[in-house]
Amino acid sequence: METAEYMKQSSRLSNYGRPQVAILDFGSQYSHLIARRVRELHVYCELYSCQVDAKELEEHEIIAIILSGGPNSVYEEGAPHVSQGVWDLIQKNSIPVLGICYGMQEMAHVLGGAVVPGLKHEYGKAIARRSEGCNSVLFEDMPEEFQMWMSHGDKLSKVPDGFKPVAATDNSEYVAIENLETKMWGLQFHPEVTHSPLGKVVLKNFVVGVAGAKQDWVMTDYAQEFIDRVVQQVGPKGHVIGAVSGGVDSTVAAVLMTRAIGPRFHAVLVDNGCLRKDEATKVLKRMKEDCKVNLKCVDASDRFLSKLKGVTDPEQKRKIIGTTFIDVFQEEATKIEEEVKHEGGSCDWLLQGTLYPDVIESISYKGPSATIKTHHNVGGLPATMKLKLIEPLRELFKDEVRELGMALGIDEMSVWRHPFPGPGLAIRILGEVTPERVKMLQEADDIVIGELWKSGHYRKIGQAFVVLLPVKSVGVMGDGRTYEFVASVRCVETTDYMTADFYHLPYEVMGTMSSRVINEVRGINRLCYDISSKPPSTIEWE
Ligand SMILES: Nc1ncnc2c1ncn2[C@@H]1O[C@H](COP(=O)(O)OP(=O)(O)OP(=O)(O)O)[C@@H](O)[C@H]1O
Ligand SMILES: O=c1[nH]c(=O)c2[nH+]cn([C@@H]3O[C@H](COP(=O)(O)O)[C@@H](O)[C@H]3O)c2[nH]1
Ligand SMILES: NC(=O)CC[C@H](N)C(=O)O
Ligand SMILES: [Mg+2]
Repeated sequence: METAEYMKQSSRLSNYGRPQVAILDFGSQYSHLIARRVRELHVYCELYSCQVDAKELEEHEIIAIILSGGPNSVYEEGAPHVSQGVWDLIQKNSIPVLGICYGMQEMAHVLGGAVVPGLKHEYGKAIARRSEGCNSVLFEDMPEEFQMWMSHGDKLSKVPDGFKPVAATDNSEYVAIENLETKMWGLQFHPEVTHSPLGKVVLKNFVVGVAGAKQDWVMTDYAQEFIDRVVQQVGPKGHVIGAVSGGVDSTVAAVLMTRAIGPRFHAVLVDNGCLRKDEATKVLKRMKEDCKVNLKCVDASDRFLSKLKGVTDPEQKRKIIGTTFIDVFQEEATKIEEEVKHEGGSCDWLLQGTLYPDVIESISYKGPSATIKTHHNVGGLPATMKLKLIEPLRELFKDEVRELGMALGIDEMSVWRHPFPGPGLAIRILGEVTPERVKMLQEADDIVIGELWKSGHYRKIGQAFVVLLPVKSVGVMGDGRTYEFVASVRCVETTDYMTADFYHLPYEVMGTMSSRVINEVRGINRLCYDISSKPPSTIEWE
């Protein structure tokens, strides 16, 4: 599905009547972090494409705008720019603006300053010095010198009229600029990253100090706003089908939906033949007993596995799985419709537990960022899909969803489960997916996860799994030669799944895993441990 179509289809949680900070995304890797930092201040904010229409912004009470960084250079042909309509809106409503890196360069470019390629690129830590006698509101409660994190190659060579520099580094004269009259500020550094220790203070000074935001937004507001809105959106006779895997995201989404429309919500777990060992049975039980969600399991394993036959390309696997998932949901929705037709009911909506990282990595969402892999529930959706999407968590990160899950009183087992991707073991079996390989991987995965629980490491790890490689190696068992598959264990530490490092699992635990997998799983005779971080690798292998 094309980005524009997905955006039209997917209904996100949008605040109604609540003042908000709008972040216009130029495709920086850190745009989401700006959003998080603002939410951590208990201020509501939303991300928009940098090319958002003024009309869309006008539907909300925008109290401040932040322009993110981005990979382009403002002076290049084809570089993204804020529309004239938005600049007019800013002027008309006197909205305070903060430009960060590319965002500041964009302000300078448009408002009569100049941006040029710098002779020296600055990546990493830098010491910013406030200009002499500077008492900029942005730097209130800040020392004269402070460490900030930089990532840029271009720089301002001239500030626009009406602006004055308020901080510099040894390399850049214009590291922070200010125009009090038009309420505009620009920063060459990134206050949103943790390597800018006082960045939070700068953002607070802008959002609370300058824009006057009230710090009264909390995560549970998300829940109530969603419930109120969805009741209206779906109407009194509408039914919703839910894609529910039992993972934390879809569990939280399903609990919200159940609270909103009760029995008109129909949760469906699809067994795609690539689930973990006994997964479907365990999830059905947990959802019914602990979460009070009415869940049905549809066994479509033969259908998925036959479509995956002979397919080895990771992106193709993801797309096949995405499309087949939707076919199944579409068929189930038709069945529901048949049942509720007599009372004037219909089933036009599909609930998914999509998160922000699924979206950002799949398609160029709010800004011009690169596609890393097609998440089955976003870029893998077919263009012919008739169901409209409801995705309450689309603006959130995993740790925020967990916070929301805890606030909703969902049990700890569901909230702290490691994520399991929708395409499941299909993207952990490199090369062709066959029923025999699925079985082999299910057994190995069960042993490894079991050992992590036993040794007390499960909760300290962000995600753990086994990957089956399409490579065979020679071994010796008993007195005979074996020639069997190689598998690799992957355990990562991460909070938001956007970056990750390999987990330092003690050798003894690795040793137990290795001897159990090799002895107990027929077909695997070698086990490795993956020591890559993300970036430059990703968490899943495909
Ligand atoms: N087997 C499945 N049956 C039904 N829906 C699924 C299945 N697998 C994934 N989905 C849908 O795809 C969405 C994205 O999957 P994803 O794995 O990212 O989230 P999750 O399963 O809810 O949580 P987690 O990331 O913790 O596993 C889910 O929220 C759910 O809506
Ligand atoms: O539901 C999902 N559908 C997908 O297509 C998909 N691909 C990756 N993931 C999960 O996303 C997180 C980041 O994974 P990567 O570092 O491999 O991109 C990790 O938690 C992955 O398990 C997916 N989840
Ligand atoms: N991080 C950024 O926003 C970089 C902006 C621009 N591409 C530069 O190199 O200066
Ligand atoms: Mg999952």
